[in-house]
Amino acid sequence: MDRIALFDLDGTLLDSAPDIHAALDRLMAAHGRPGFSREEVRLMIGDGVPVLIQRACAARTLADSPGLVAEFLADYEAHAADETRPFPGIPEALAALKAGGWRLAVCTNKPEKAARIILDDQGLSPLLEAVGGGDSFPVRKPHPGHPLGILARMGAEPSRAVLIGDHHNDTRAAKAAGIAAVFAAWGYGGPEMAEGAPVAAAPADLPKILAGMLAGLLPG
Ligand SMILES: O=C(O)COP(=O)(O)O
Repeated sequence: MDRIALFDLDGTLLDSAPDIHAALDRLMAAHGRPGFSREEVRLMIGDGVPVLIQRACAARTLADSPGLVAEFLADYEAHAADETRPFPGIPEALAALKAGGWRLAVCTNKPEKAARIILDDQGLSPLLEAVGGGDSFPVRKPHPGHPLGILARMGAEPSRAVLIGDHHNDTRAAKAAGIAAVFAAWGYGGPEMAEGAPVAAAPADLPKILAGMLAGLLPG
C-alpha cells in the first residue's frame, strides 16, 4: 500500500540556522545594521525568505525591498551548505523509512534552488522523489496547496501521506490538506507548534511512529 512521508526542511531534516544566520548578518552589515542572535534568527525562520527579510528589516528599521531578497539569496545560495548539516539521526531515519517502503519528499518554504543545493551537498537527494519549495507553487505552507501540489506531482493521495515538521506552518498545512502530521520536537519551533499532532522526540523515533500511523491512514 502506498505510503508517503513529506518532510519539512529547515529545523526538521536540516540544522540550517547557522548559514541563514551568517548570510542575514552579512546583509545587515552591508546596510549598516547590527546582526542578530541565533535565537532571534531561529524565530524568524519558517515562512520563507521574503518573510525572513521582512522580519529582519522590521527589526532593524531598514526599508524592505525585493532587491534585498535577491541580494540575500545570491549570497545565501553560495554559502547554503557551508555549515548546514542534517540533524543527527536524519540520514539513518530516511534510509530506514525508504527501506520500509515509504516514498519520501520535501515540502519546504525555503526557495527550491537553495533547498536542492543543500540536499545535493549532503547526499540526501537520491532518497527523495520530489522537492517542493516555497517558490515552487503559487502558494506555500500553511496553505494546503503546497503539500497537495507535491503529492499531485508524485501521483499520491493525501490520505496515504504524513507530513513531518517543526513549525505550526507544517501542522496547519497538513490539517488543512487532510494529511496526517508529526511534530519534530528537535527543531526550531516551540512545543505549542505541535497543535495536537503526535510528537517525535528524535529522528530515530520516526520509523516506529510512522509505522504506527500506517494503520490509521485510509486504504488506497
Ligand atoms: O525557509 C524557511 O523560512 C522555512 O523553511 P521550512 O519550511 O523548510 O522550515
